[in-house]
This record gives sequence, structure tokens and C-alpha cells, in this order.
Amino acid sequence: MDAKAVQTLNFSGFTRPGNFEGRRTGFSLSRTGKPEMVRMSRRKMVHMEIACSYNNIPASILESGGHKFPLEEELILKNKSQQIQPYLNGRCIYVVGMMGSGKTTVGKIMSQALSYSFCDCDTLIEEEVDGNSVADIFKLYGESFFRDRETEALRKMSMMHKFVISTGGGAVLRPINWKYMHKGVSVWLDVPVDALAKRIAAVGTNSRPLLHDEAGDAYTAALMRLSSLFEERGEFYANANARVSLENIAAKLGRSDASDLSPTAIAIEALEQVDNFLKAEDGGYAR
Ligand SMILES: Nc1ncnc2c1ncn2[C@@H]1O[C@H](COP(=O)(O)OP(=O)(O)OP(=O)(O)O)[C@@H](O)[C@H]1O
Ligand SMILES: O=C(O)C1=C[C@@H](O)[C@@H](O)[C@H](O)C1
Repeated sequence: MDAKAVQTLNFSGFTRPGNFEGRRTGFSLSRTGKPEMVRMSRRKMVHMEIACSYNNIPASILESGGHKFPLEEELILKNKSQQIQPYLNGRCIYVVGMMGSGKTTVGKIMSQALSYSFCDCDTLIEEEVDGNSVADIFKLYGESFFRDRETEALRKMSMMHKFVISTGGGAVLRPINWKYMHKGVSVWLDVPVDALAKRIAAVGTNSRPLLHDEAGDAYTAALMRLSSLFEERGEFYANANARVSLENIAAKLGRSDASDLSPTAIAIEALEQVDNFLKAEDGGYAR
């Protein structure tokens, strides 16, 4: 085997209930790069070696960790979530960030990894206002009515445990909302505004009332409005306990573009930043 074109991950330890989602089998990549099924008993010492051999990917990329394979990302995610779970102690995670920053997409991945439930605050408000969409609530009742419902939804969620909560883009604006969100751990997904504008232009602005009235082509209109919203809100997002900067992740992975990072890679960094916060609070892990 060409040692240069191989990356190996080793995991040893006892399986715990919940590991491998209760399945008695796991996957390992064979030396040829094909996944192989591996049988495991319910609780036993396991040693898993995952060797990835991709001849067309330069060894320098594999060795620098600049390329993450989906299976590898899944294992890192699970490992990280198991590491922080005892220190989270059931506290909820609130994901904050601009419209389109991936709070729902990344939040769902985090909730699965942590075996937490997931709640989208906008959806909760829609359910509580007779199933009206956020856009319709703005139209029918106005923004301040929506903001009051948002505060009420956060108050209710602050009494829950083991939830990842994707908040609305403007939830950071009211100090009372922070009082509720600080019952848990808050994470800011900091995504460059041009990446947000690309994502939003791709799906349209119909469901996003604060962007809907802007003139011009979809990308430019979204970019202009998002830039001015970010100028007003940047300092509020920075109240979060942990910041996940897509530009920093791209730099770590040696990528030039922060807009093509996988949601799983972003979720891993989010858990990493939560871990840093937990280590720093109240004297850290020594509680
Ligand atoms: N890492 C990513 N790379 C590319 N596209 C992404 C990524 N994460 C999310 N998206 C896409 O961006 C759009 C917005 O994502 P998502 O709904 O998760 O964001 P959000 O922060 O919850 O948005 P909002 O606050 O407006 O509801 C979706 O179309 C989603 O598929
Ligand atoms: O950024 C905002 O102010 C908003 C974001 C959405 O998630 C919705 O909560 C609503 O459209 C307002």
C-alpha cells in the first residue's frame, strides 16, 4: 500500500449504549477504499481502523487534514459530541445567526450527534399563530407582534432540556431573549454576507419578509439588505457564548472559499467551539 496516499484513523475503547445508534454493525473502509461491514457485540472493546486510500487525491491534502471524507466527518462529530455531553449537562444549545446562515441545517446535525431534540423557533411561532407562515404573520400582524411571539417562544424553550434550538435571525435583538438563551449555551454561525446572499438568491426571498421588498437582481438585492442588517446586528450576535466562523474553518482546512464547507464540517467546528466555552466557564471541566 502506498503509505503517502493513506490516511488512517484509529478508535479504540468500550462501546457505550447509544454508540453506533444501537446497531450491531459498523462500517470500516477496506484497504481498497470500499466500505466493509464490521460486526460488534453490544458492549465490548473495539478497535476500529479506518484506512482511506484515494490515489487521485494528493497525499499532502490527506496528511494536512485538508480533505474530510463523509465517514471521517461523521466519526469526528460523534466523538466530539460524546466528549462534551457530560459537561453540557442537558443544557440546550441555541444557534443564532443571520438569515440563511445554516442554523436549521447545522442545528439538526448537532442535535442528532448529541442525541438532543431539535426545535426551529420560527416553526414553533408559526404553529402557535394558527399555522400562518412567518411572512404572513409579518403581513397580517406586523413585526412587533412577531417579535413578541418570538420572545414567548424563547421563554418556553428556556424551560426545556436537551434541545438544539434554531432561533430566528432577529432573536438576538432583544436583551430579554438573551436572558432566556443564556440558560443554555449559544452558538453564533458567522457566515460571510456574500455567501448568505448566494444561498438566499438561490432559493428566493418569499419566505423572508425583511428581504422581500428589495429591488434589483436577487443576489445584489439580498447582498445590499443583508449587509445593512449585519451592520446593525453584528455586535448582538457576538453576545453568543461560542462563535463559529466559516472563514476560520476554511482557513484551517486550506480552502479559499468559505461557501463550500459541508454542514457536517460546520457542525464539528460548532461542537469544538462549545467545548472551548465549556472548558473556560466556571473553572472549566474541573466542576
Ligand atoms: N453549509 C452549507 N453550504 C451550502 N448551503 C447551505 C449550507 N447550510 C445551509 N445551506 C442552505 O442555505 C439555506 C439556508 O439554510 P438554513 O435554512 O439552514 O438557514 P437558517 O439560518 O435556518 O435560515 P433562516 O434563519 O432564514 O430560517 C438552505 O437552502 C440550505 O440548504
Ligand atoms: O433576521 C430576521 O429578523 C428574521 C429571520 C427569520 O428567521 C424570521 O425569524 C423572520 O423572518 C425575521
